[in-house]
Amino acid sequence: MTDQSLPETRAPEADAGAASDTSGGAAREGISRRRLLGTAGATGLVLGAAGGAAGYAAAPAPATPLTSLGGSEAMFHGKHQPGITSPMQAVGHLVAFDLAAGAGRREAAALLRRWSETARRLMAGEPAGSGDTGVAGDAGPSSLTVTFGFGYSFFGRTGLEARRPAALAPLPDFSADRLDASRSDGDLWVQIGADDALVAFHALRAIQRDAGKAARVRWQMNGFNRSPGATAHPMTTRNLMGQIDGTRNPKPADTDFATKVFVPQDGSPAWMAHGSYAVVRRIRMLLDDWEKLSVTAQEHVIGRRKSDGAPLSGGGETTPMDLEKTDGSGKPVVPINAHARITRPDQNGGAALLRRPFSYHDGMDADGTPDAGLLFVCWQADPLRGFVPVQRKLDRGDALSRYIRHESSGLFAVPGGAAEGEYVGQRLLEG
Ligand SMILES: C=CC1=C(C)c2cc3[nH]c(cc4nc(cc5[nH]c(cc1n2)c(C)c5CCC(=O)O)C(CCC(=O)O)=C4C)c(C)c3C=C
Ligand SMILES: [Fe+2]
Repeated sequence: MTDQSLPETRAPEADAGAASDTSGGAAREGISRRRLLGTAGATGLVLGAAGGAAGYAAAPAPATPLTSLGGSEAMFHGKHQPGITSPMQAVGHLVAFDLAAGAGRREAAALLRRWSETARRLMAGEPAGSGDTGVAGDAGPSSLTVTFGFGYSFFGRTGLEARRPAALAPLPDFSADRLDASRSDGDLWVQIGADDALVAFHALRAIQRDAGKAARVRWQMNGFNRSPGATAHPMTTRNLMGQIDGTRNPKPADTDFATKVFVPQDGSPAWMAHGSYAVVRRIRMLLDDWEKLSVTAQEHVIGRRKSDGAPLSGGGETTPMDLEKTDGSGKPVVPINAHARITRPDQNGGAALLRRPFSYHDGMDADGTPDAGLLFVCWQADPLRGFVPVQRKLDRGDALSRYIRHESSGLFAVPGGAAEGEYVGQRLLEG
């Protein structure tokens, strides 16, 4: 397999010289520029569309006119699957499937082959195939990514227990968990992200239709992020509590980024080389309680300023947090149980993870409380060196825990990217 970690950027002639992408990360993340489809295509509008909701996985890119959104294309083939280091998109669908009764390894292999071909086509802005619904007919690829993962139960269903990664062992129970089993886990997991809602829905529907009789939807969650170009300048996105969220994510340019996020080439099991593990948690925000707090109180819960995300010890968003700094009475200015203090790798034996969430809002409960929060998705080379130690710490005494509730959970092995002509998971299913 050739190293496809640096896919060629597709820059149409009309865009040459116009793409003022200062991120330097677009090609690295597998994002290319693509001529806009339809009437907007010829005017050189495709400028830095990879900016996405900057602040999580990608370096900021220049602010872009919304009209360029459709032209941005992420690469399906590559060393890693798309949707991990790709810039966060405006719309997301997370879906878990269970294999149907009687479906085993053969049916699963055929399904992954179908899904991979559909994902490849749609990410390139092509129709899904002969039965295309036409929903995204006039849109460009809009940074669509489709990412596939395997849950613990998949291996039992397909007789592949011997190949189940040790890292996929069920997550431990946490005392604050209030998990709904029907919205947790699953044999297969698909993450869809796009900067256009119709493009994302179109992909979701194609993936559901491809499942045919082989698998059925176990649960589905729909999320969103800020749309690229919505702010005057690229900035880290905000969550539904209003906080700037994503500042201290590992950056692809960090020397140890790959070690933290991806299974190494010679990692175990071999079929997971260049893959990653996704922890998915539906975390409800108790917004009625949160919004009653003063801004100062909210800032003490997190340990950072609400306006600009700067640490309470001073400076700007990216200024290192001074954990030792005290106020006049000798109290730490960043409270001991502040969320951004206790989640730091240096407070957790080096544990690190790449957060790439979507916000969600599923309406109101009967009692009038909003069902809204974070579809927390984090990526790591090993959950025991990422999510688990950090969540253990949070479970013991995070100031934020009074204002959130973990309602569902999943852990998925996401294999490396498919080479040209391969499908995702082929090395597991045919190796
Ligand atoms: C187990 C891991 C984590 C969960 C669950 C989690 C939930 C959660 N976080 C916020 C808001 C913020 N988190 C911030 C930082 C931060 N959070 C985690 C981990 C989990 N968060 C880490 C590893 C970090 C970075 C720590 C560091 O390296 O310094 C911040 C501060 C800004 C930032 O760095 O992103 C905010 C804000 C919410 C609302 C939430 C659940 C709903
Ligand atoms: Fe956090």
